[in-house]
Amino acid sequence: MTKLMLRALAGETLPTPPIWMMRQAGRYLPEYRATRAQAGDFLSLCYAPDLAAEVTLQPIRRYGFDAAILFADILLLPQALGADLWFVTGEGPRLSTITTAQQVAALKPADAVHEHLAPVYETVRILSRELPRETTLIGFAGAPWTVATYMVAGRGTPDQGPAHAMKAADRAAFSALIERITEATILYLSAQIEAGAEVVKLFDSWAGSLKGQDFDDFAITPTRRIIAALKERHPGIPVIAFPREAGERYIGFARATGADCVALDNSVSAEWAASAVQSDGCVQGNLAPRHLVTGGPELVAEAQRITRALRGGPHIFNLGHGITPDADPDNVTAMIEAVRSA
Ligand SMILES: Cc1c2[nH]c(c1CCC(=O)O)Cc1[nH]c(c(CCC(=O)O)c1C)Cc1[nH]c(c(CCC(=O)O)c1C)Cc1[nH]c(c(C)c1CCC(=O)O)C2
Repeated sequence: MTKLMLRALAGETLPTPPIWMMRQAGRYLPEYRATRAQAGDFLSLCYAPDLAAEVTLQPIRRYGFDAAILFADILLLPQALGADLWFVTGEGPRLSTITTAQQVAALKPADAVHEHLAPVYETVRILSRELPRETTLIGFAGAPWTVATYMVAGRGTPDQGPAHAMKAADRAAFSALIERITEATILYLSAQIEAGAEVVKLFDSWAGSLKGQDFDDFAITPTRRIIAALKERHPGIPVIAFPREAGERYIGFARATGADCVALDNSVSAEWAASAVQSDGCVQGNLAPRHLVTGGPELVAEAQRITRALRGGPHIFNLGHGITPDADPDNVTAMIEAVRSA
């Protein structure tokens, strides 16, 4: 029997949607915090295949989600391209910055990333052996625009100002950076698929700050190129695209990029998406993560409203963004029960 997650991605309308959560392996789980302490720090955890596989499996054991997402980070790819990367506790990622054409040219070639990322492929191989047979394994990467925003600024930024500034100052150099990330992402995701990933997801967390032609050039075009290359190499591999906060630009995004599923953030309503986005195929989403902190009847009502709104077409139940460290693990159980009894 085909896995529930793969059936939804193939466009099937199901009585109960498959369920998983962005950042389901994370700090809200005591068992994650214990394994992370064992690894020493976050990056060491990402590069220790047995421990990364262990934290990927933890939410599957606890909740029986329909999908497991590889434990890694979108910023491992810039590191593989030669950027320095470290995490500052309580603040987030830091990278060496890239702002000039010369610095873009000095990055490693795309095909050099495999050596650095080999432990990630090993995590995928372990998972494809150890996951329950009904659980789908998702591989992932950042979409080029979002990865570029971190590489240019050297950190997360509220408005992606440094990337916009480089794009305005030297569009050719910025495009070359996007190009290098695009090529490397094709190779990275392709290797994840060869190691056993059954679906891949592209996280474009900052797509919402691209407007007009920039959205076409830097959100749609690189995503379309990556998807076309992956489908040529691995016919039938399903791809989920997450152009977070794309708003009206969610309309037609699947058709424009070739994505099999579009992940919705929680700034759009499920009712709107049912007619505007789901008419093109599978959608994923979109409970606001704060409900897993606050819980109670509002959590149940929201989870059921979303499930019912998207019941008329292919749907994967998920959050609109990652679960936060202050979430209560018991609220996740309540969410799953609410979706399955909607
Ligand atoms: C922008 C981005 C990053 N990483 C990611 C994105 C795109 C999605 C999004 O918008 O959140 C994607 C990501 N990061 C992580 C995963 C693993 C799989 C999963 O979803 O469970 C995935 C898919 C682990 C992680 N990545 C990170 C953690 C927390 C690290 C820790 O344990 O201290 C985890 C579990 C760290 C991280 N990694 C990143 C930031 C900005 C931070 C710091 C913020 C934070 O601490 O939450 C970059």
